[in-house]
Amino acid sequence: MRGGDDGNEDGGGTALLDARDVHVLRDGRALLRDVSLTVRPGEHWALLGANGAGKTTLLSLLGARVHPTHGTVEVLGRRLGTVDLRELRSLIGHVDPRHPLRSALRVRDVVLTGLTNSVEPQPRWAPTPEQKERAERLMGTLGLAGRREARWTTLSQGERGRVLIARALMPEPRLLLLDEPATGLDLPGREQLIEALDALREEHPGLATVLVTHHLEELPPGTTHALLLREGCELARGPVGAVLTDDQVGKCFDLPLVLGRHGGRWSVRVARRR
Ligand SMILES: Nc1ncnc2c1ncn2[C@@H]1O[C@H](COP(=O)(O)OP(=O)(O)OP(=O)(O)O)[C@@H](O)[C@H]1O
Repeated sequence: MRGGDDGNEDGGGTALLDARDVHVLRDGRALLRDVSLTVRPGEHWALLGANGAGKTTLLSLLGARVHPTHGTVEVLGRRLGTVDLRELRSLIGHVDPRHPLRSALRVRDVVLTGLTNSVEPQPRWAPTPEQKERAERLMGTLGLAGRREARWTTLSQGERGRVLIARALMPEPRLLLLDEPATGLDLPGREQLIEALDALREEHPGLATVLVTHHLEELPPGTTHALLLREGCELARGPVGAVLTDDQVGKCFDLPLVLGRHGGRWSVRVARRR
């Protein structure tokens, strides 16, 4: 599916992200080929594909971490290659599960480092009362109110993930990128994360998100659009109802699949061979 034919490109609202005909080549190999994606305020995209399909590579482009080899990427109206990537990055919430914090900071202080865009608190920097209040609100939305004084080193993986989402949201980004946020979570951890993401979407209706995952079960009910990647190419892109079909998701993972949807959540199983 190409730009303009998915019912998304000409919709209302200014695009927060606009990637067109993007290719990424590394060591002579195409990691992405001819991929396009437009994300508007209030849209919540799922980026799905098997291991090695190119999901993280695409998220790195959208997060202004790398340049495309061919094609164009506009983030918040600014084209990669013509502006300082660091400045652009500060406008995007990028939740990286490999956050390199090693010290025993308290949850509330980790959340506040989102404002200085640093791993550790900056010396001589102090938050304003409004910033502290925002941190409290976000911790509440993400189910961390009771853990605000807990130390980073003692947190469960699920708690860490939710702290990093609150941290990424501190500078009030219009765009939040999430790379496999449910990886390694147990069932309660995954469900808390999904609930928190949906609460976030309701509280911030203008926020757009792009979430990378292998698993349809991890998609929050508020997911509006999906892009399926296979071997660096896009298989389908558009509203979830049109994209998440047995046939298309089956091609994406190279398996005969049967999808289900209950209470807004997706399930998937391999179709029985006759
Ligand atoms: N810097 C690089 N140089 C060469 N190849 C790379 C580089 N980064 C990633 N790759 C390769 O590009 C392909 C796509 O990688 P990417 O991490 O984007 O996939 P993915 O869909 O996120 O995979 P996974 O689900 O396993 O995380 C993989 O085959 C990977 O080995």
